[in-house]
Amino acid sequence: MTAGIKLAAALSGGVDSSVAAALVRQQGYRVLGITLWLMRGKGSCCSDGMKDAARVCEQLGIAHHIVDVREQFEETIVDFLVTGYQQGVTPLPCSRCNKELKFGLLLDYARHKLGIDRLATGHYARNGFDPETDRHWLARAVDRAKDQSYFLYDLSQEQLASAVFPLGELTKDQTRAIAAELGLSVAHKPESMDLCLVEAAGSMRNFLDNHIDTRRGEIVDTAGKILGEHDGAHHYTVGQRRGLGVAAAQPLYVVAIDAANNRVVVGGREEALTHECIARQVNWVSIAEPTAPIQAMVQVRYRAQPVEATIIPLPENRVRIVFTDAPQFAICPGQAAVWYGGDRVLGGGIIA
Ligand SMILES: Nc1ncnc2c1ncn2[C@@H]1O[C@H](COP(=O)(O)OP(=O)(O)OP(=O)(O)O)[C@@H](O)[C@H]1O
Repeated sequence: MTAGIKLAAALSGGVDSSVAAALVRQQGYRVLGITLWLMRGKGSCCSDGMKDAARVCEQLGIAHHIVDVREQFEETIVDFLVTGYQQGVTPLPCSRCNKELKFGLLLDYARHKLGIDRLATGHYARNGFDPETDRHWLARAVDRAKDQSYFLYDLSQEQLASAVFPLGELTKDQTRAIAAELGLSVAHKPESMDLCLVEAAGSMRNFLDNHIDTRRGEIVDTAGKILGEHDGAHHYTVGQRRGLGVAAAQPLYVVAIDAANNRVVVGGREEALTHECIARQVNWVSIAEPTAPIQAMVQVRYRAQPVEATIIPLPENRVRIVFTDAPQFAICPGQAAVWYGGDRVLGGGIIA
């Protein structure tokens, strides 16, 4: 089935994508490696990453291409992240990077420059085609601790049709064992712990401070009473408890960022609870947009526990999500809500 089919492997220089490339090669695809040059710096995806990726390609005996997308990364990811924080939301850059850069620019490059339209990545997720629904589906990886389906919810049907996820059935331990067995130079490379651009800057705070002028402002309660002063609203995220510097009888959490007034709004835990929210820019994945409400398990952050909800389709590509089991704590505008039926990603959107 796969013999002779040309495929590009997206290589970051990390162990996951290296093993993914090795596996598709074993499966009989004609593989070449592509690395996106995203930014300067020491992050695993940049200069070191490019060298490591080149070395792995040499070991696997496949060609390696580097595509310089630094400008597009700046426009599509860095500006998006900075603008989001300036507007008081917490954006989700990884999902955008998957859609616009990896399954966008990289896949376009493979298609138009190299005549290849399959793309393998080291994401932990599974996909396939269901003739009954006539749709490409996306599902959680077998290794729940590594599952990255949340970050892939925004892929179009066409992008999913091109995607190959060789690690979907493996655990991370099995991936490492394969890397060691094959003697890949990156077998013992440590895991990246954070967003690539945050690693490059040292911390999210440093990254944001490099791009956003710090303006002091007020910390207020939900009734508008001034409780203290903050050192830049972009340093705060909804749900945050530590580092508020406000003395109070009960624990206080950030419940909203009021960017227009440069205020951080804090409240008790119950004030950070939400019974429902709206998601916009919705992408339906494993099922077509339903005409009536559906029940699903929703995840409102990457590491959040999925919870029961009713998803009510609305006009203009939006849905209302009603949490049917219990209200949710610290729903963060800008993050994705992704709803599942069993292991399958039914759809997702950006929390408004
Ligand atoms: N700079 C890049 N160029 C090409 N592909 C990339 C790049 N960065 C990431 N990818 C692809 O996206 C996948 C997921 O990226 P992520 O940053 O989550 O990496 P990861 O899970 O740490 O994997 P790895 O161990 O391969 O770095 C990678 O496995 C790889 O296929």
